[in-house]
Amino acid sequence: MADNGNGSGGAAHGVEIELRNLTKKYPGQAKAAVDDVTMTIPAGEIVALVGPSGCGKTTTMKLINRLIEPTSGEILIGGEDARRRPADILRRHVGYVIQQGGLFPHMSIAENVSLVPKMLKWDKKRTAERVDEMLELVGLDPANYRDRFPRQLSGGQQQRVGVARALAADPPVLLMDEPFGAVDPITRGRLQDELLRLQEELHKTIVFVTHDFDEAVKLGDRIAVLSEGSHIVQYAEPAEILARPANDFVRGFIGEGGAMKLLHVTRIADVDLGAGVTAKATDDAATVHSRLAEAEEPWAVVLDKNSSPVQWASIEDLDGKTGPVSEYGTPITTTISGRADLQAGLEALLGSDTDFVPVTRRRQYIGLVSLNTVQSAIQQLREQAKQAAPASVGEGSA
Ligand SMILES: Nc1ncnc2c1ncn2[C@@H]1O[C@H](COP(=O)(O)OP(=O)(O)OP(=O)(O)O)[C@@H](O)[C@H]1O
Repeated sequence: MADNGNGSGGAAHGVEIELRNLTKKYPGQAKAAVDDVTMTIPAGEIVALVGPSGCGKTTTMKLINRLIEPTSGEILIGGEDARRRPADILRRHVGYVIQQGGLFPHMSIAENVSLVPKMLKWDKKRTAERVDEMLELVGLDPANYRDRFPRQLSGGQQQRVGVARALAADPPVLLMDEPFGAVDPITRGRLQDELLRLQEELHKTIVFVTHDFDEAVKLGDRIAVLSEGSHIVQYAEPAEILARPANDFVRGFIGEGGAMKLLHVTRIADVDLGAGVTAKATDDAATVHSRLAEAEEPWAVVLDKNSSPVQWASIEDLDGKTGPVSEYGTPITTTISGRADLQAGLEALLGSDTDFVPVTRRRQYIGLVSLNTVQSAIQQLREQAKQAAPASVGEGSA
């Protein structure tokens, strides 16, 4: 397992987590809270666990963290048996964030963030530097916040401190149990964006429990939909679950507007875009006209010398004309980045007075998006999901 001392250089990247036939039966309970669960959480990914209240999500997290011991089964973290590691070493490798940050109210922010470093007996200077570094990482000015107490912070700020605390010892694994459940929707959206930004930098393995399917879609590289006993009903990438829910139980979680959510998880650059007819600004109008006629296309996209789309030139406008095509073009007012999702593409189309919107990558033209593009992309996603379906269901524990 990666064992990076303080993480002040490169942060420790995530490691794989493997649950093998994991079972937890609480004393006096007839049913197991976690019942023979087998799943692999790939290194460096965010896996969202969603499922109804009481289905065993928190118990699963506490098992990974060894806050509770399994009745049977194994947990491997970075290929090593978690049970064979002393609890304090494990704690250093697994950060834990709970609702409202789970901060100790009588401790200052700095004391809260330094809990694990202190447990690991870091010296004062290193600990203080790490606290400031972590507060900065989560967007809180250390000078302003380190000596405050949790009650003097907003819910969202407390949540950030919770993340800072979990990351203090640079663990490869982060467990987040409904961390954003108690904040308002706007703050929640912001915290989600920040987590994604952090993850781009840190590449931790993150297990994220949520009740909110939309949150799971936004954050999860994969989603595990769980039923009672933490049984895995479906475990797949968000697009696959949305395109092809395994059964009505999963459909119930997706809720209304599954197709719209599907648009949300698909990047425009990843679908088949129309190529369109393109022309250089200096191309001759008559030549472009004949290319349009041959391709049976009504419009050409005129590109500048950097290959950025700048004008539309219609077949009618070019009829009988000569000279540079740019003299007959009308400015392109709407373009969209290939990094945007299909929903943004659809919105751009609806707001545009053309039936096509040029798509760019680093400002350069890569194709056209149209209503047809969106429709066939959805069809294609459905087809792909159909082919991949058998692999998406829980590994032997569904
Ligand atoms: N300490 C305990 N002793 C006995 N039973 C428990 C204990 N903790 C949890 N349970 C039971 O185990 C089951 C799973 O609980 P768990 O908290 O893991 O569910 P959850 O999916 O996290 O629920 P929620 O979404 O409501 O937080 C529930 O039936 C719960 O009542």
